[in-house]
Amino acid sequence: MSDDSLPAPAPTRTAAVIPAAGRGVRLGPGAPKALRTLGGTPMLIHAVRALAASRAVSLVVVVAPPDGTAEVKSLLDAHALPERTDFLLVPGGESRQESVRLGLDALPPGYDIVLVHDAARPLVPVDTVDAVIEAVREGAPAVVPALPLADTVKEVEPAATQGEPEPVLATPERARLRAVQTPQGFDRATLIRAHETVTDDVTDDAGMVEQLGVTVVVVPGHEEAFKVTRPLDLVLAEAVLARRRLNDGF
Ligand SMILES: Nc1ccn([C@@H]2O[C@H](COP(=O)(O)OP(=O)(O)OP(=O)(O)O)[C@@H](O)[C@H]2O)c(=O)n1
Ligand SMILES: C[C@](O)(CO)[C@H](O)COP(=O)(O)O
Repeated sequence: MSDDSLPAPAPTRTAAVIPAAGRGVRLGPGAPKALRTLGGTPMLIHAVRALAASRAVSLVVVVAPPDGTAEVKSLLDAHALPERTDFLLVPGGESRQESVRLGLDALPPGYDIVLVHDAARPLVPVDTVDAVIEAVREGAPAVVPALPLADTVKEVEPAATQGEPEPVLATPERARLRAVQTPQGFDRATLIRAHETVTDDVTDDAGMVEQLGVTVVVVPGHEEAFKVTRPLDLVLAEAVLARRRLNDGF
């Protein structure tokens, strides 16, 4: 039988799960972090637009704060989003890991590649999203975008009381360290197996896949894919957004 007579392989379809159900304790009091605004628009909407900007992403599953699903639905309805992308909304859980699992449970069949992206990384460029998808398409079961570290890192013996001096145990070789970002990309079956297998609470999906003994690979991340975690991150995010708007002329 010639190759021409074989049925064409089914096209790979990519879905993105966006966990957005965290409170944002480190950011300080206020609305759930994903609903706080950046340049007047909720962080979650920025994150959804960033993922949907990839032409490869055909479904976005938003995992909302359990007491905020109605509000998130109104936000998704009220903001312009690409028409070629489908959206699903599910209530989240107590931990990031549980929220991701609830998002995975809602995934319909037919999506072989799954991205997991923090709503708290609203400014990730589409090129980073596409680079992660491309690496999974090329055969890596788990892909993380990451950056080299700017600072020297020390391993310490954590102090029993906050503020006490901490003895340094080691100085890891910085050239071998990377700071991990999202979206992380997975072969769907591998990610589901990780969530079914790993029982300890891990905030990093790639770390769960590592526990299966599956190789995770790193592709270059982007400085603007940083996570809004503490108040200063919000100041930086506003500045990055303002610069983008200036460059785009609106
Ligand atoms: N129960 C949870 C906890 C976190 N997340 C999501 O996981 C992402 C990364 O988490 P992080 O930045 O640590 O957010 P929070 O847990 O909200 O932050 P904090 O630890 O400061 O409360 C965020 O988009 C957050 O909304 C989630 O969906 N469900
Ligand atoms: C998944 C993650 O964004 C990778 O950097 C991170 O692990 C999220 O949670 P954390 O609580 O800030 O570690």
